[in-house]
Amino acid sequence: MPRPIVFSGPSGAGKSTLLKKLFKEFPGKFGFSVSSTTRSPRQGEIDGKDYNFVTVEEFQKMIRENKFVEWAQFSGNYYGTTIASVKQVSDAGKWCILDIDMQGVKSVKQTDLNARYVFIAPPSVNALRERLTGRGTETESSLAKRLAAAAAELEYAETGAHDKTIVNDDLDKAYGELKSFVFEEQ
Ligand SMILES: Nc1ncnc2c1ncn2[C@@H]1O[C@H](COP(=O)(O)OP(=O)(O)OP(=O)(O)O)[C@@H](O)[C@H]1O
Repeated sequence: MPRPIVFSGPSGAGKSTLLKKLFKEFPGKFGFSVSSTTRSPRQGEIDGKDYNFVTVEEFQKMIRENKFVEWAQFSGNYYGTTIASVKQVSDAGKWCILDIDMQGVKSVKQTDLNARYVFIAPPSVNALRERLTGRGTETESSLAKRLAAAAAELEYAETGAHDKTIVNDDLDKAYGELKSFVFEEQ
């Protein structure tokens, strides 16, 4: 059974960029788990495919029963990734990718998911600031928040919590390193 691969690293380090390349080169090989949420389905959304739609009571019960790898509340709704949803991807023969923060990494480490951990690091904090500014998605306060979180992520990476650290300086070089890591052991 393919082992889940956990991506983490500061916001703006390039996780989405690298994952997009990987999914494009190997279509159908990798998968994301289906998240659970208490928000109502939007038109066209399918239960079990887009999200697992559950009630607040169910979600809270699942939290108590430690069913989640990670969960959070955004604008009044709960969202989370269950251990079962990660296993479902592996059961289907796909390599499950998780893109999560350090709290999520710590939490996955406490499960029996037997994941592999790759940390995507920026070449420097200044480069990170420039990328986040260049992406055009941040306000001054969200930028400050992300940079503060980045410091904690980098500190956590220094404890050796990950199997591999990839510095995303030159994108093609980083992508090459990522492919070596992803395919070396499965
Ligand atoms: N090697 C690179 N060199 C220069 N710019 C890059 C590189 N990799 C990614 N970028 C750019 O940096 C910005 C942040 O990248 P991306 O959105 O992939 O980060 P992320 O880690 O997925 O962030 P988040 O966690 O916020 O989703 C994007 O504008 C992207 O185009």
